[in-house]
Amino acid sequence: MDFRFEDIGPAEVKRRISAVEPLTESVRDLVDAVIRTEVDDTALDDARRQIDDIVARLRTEEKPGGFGVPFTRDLVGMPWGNAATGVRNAIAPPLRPVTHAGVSTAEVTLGAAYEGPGGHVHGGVLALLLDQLVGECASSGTSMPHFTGTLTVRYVRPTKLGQVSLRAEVTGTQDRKAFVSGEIHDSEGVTAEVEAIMIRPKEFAGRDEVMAAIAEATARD
Ligand SMILES: CCCCCCCCCCCCCC(=O)SCCNC(=O)CCNC(=O)[C@H](O)C(C)(C)COP(=O)(O)OP(=O)(O)OC[C@H]1O[C@@H](n2cnc3c(N)ncnc32)[C@H](O)[C@@H]1OP(=O)(O)O
Repeated sequence: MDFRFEDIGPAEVKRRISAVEPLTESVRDLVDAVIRTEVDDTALDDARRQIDDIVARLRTEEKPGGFGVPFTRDLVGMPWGNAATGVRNAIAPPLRPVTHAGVSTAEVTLGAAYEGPGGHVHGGVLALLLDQLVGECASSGTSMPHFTGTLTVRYVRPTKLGQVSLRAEVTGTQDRKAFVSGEIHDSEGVTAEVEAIMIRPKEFAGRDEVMAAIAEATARD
């Protein structure tokens, strides 16, 4: 697992997010524009050349592999490459879950980049978002990371592209397992339901063990 510590405080976390997030948002807009544009072939080729120049500039300094999940010493995670939530990831819609009293919720707009059946959201995208939300719900409730053991999605009816709401709730726990139920709504009601078994890995017995596992991974880097 690519965990590590970074010795930074909340102000530096905020500065780094505000430096990169506008770029991520522009790239997300670019993805949408490439899908929907009707400009001619010359304009497409010109756009490609300009984008290739920007990519080459960004790659002059880059990390190997993925972004990983750095943690501050206060155990604030920075999963900025995450496929559902990452502030550096233009593929992420992005989902911004909020957890309160054991219930996680999120509102997100799914545009042209998330299409499966015409005009509707891809089922894999819905599963991705539900997976993230049930993970956050199980992990935030216990302040311990939980991984997905089993995720069962029932697609009730097609989900229209546009704004959707998600909700998840822990319905029970047993040793290292948390059972989580959730759903997605579009403007006309529930479109998908999820049942998940989330599991706290055995090496994470408590906060001290999480700190020790991250410290060990940091030392290995
Ligand atoms: C720092 C705090 C905040 C952090 C916030 C972070 C937010 C994170 C948000 C992330 C969101 C993104 C989320 C993601 O994308 S998570 C990424 C997708 N998931 C994975 O990659 C998980 C891969 N699998 C594993 O790592 C292991 O198999 C796990 C850890 C799951 C279990 O391996 P472990 O060695 O621990 O298991 P055990 O053999 O001791 O069994 C223990 C119990 O569990 C039961 N069982 C076992 N497997 C399954 C299964 N597949 N379904 C149902 N039940 C299962 C088993 O019967 C037993 O029950 P019982 O017999 O005792 O009753």
